[in-house]
Amino acid sequence: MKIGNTVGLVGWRGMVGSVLMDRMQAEKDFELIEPVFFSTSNAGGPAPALARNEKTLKDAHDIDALKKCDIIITCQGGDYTSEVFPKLRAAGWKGHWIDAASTLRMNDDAVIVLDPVNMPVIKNALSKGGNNWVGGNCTVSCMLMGVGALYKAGLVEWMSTQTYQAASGGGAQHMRELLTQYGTLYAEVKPLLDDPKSAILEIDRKVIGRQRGLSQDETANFIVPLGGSLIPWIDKDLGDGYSREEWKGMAETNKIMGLGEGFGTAAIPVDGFCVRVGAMRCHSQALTFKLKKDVPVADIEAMLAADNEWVKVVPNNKEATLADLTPVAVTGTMTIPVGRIRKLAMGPEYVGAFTIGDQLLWGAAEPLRRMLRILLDA
Ligand SMILES: NC(=O)C1=CN([C@@H]2O[C@H](COP(=O)(O)OP(=O)(O)OC[C@H]3O[C@@H](n4cnc5c(N)ncnc54)[C@H](OP(=O)(O)O)[C@@H]3O)[C@@H](O)[C@H]2O)C=CC1
Ligand SMILES: N[C@@H](CC(=O)OP(=O)(O)O)C(=O)O
Repeated sequence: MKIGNTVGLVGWRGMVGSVLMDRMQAEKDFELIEPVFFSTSNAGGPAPALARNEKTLKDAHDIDALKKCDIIITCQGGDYTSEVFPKLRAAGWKGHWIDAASTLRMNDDAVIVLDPVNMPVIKNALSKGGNNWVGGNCTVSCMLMGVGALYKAGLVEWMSTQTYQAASGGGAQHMRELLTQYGTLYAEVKPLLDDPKSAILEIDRKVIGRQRGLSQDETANFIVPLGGSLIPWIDKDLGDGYSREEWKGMAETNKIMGLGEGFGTAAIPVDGFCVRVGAMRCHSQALTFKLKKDVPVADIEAMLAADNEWVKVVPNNKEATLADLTPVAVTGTMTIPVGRIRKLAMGPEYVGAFTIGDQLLWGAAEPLRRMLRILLDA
């Protein structure tokens, strides 16, 4: 039976939601749906200009109003999902729930959606009546958009990933805090920078003094300074030496690929460290693969390049790397560059690569709107 096109939109004015709205407009998704805009803070207020027939914001906690939707897309966050989703299902709602938050991701009845990588997993769940669709962790989604081909080909024995994650992963306030910290540090040494004869170690001493002296207000979001520094811990402390972000690497990669216990197969080990750096909205990753056999670099490059229309293999030289393999080059684009591809000194099965993705696009909004299209086309 065709799925209806009344689509509830929750969290549309947040950072992820705004990127989603932009992409939905760019891809003309609104021409295919009857949107109903919800709010947790302004029910009864005017819906955005994108609204068609329903011009008033509905209360995002009103289960009866939500129940009228065939599909709900939420970028409102995990607390909202935890509160509303169980009530909605308990009230008998059978519609499709598409969610950016991690809350439901590892539930048996939820699929982590990244269709260029796992369309068979999505189609299989859809054919069995699946109706819970959750976007993956941004780092994992961007990584698999780049190198998913190696997993699809069954070539990966294990993978180690070292991440360089942008401030945006924490949310809008984190991005603001990073920039404010940079500004504060600059202001601290501007007179010295303006004087070409000033001593660099004096500048350095003043910067570290200011960083260490940042107030609680100035580090409210990251807890410690990020501007001019880095933080090798993202998300919760699981108490076993892992950060939750690191745990997601293996758990989500395998679930997306349809591998591991839940699918009756052995999971592929994925492990490494997740690090917050002072980038704005692109997550970068240095990857080490142990492949199951020796595959020539040219074959690996060809396999990656042919996998999907967004991946772009960057030649492993300095000029191409500086031009195409930086967060600044990638921000705001759908391109997923994969570069620095070469064999490693450990042996012919060991391959290194470096990949980058805009964590608000492929890392958050894009898999959700593509899932909406899959449902509308079903
Ligand atoms: N940040 C990220 O990189 C990623 C986030 N996610 C998920 O998406 C969720 C939402 O993240 P994110 O978009 O960063 O959250 P935001 O804080 O930007 O937005 C969440 C909600 O906050 C409310 N809000 C309050 N004040 C404002 C304001 N000044 N401007 C805009 N919205 C405001 C809005 O709800 P209302 O309109 O109802 O008032 C909005 O929908 C996360 O909790 C997470 O679960 C997933 C992947 C990546
Ligand atoms: N944890 C990610 C952002 C995020 O929202 O991840 P998740 O969707 O897995 O909670 C980061 O900080 O970069």
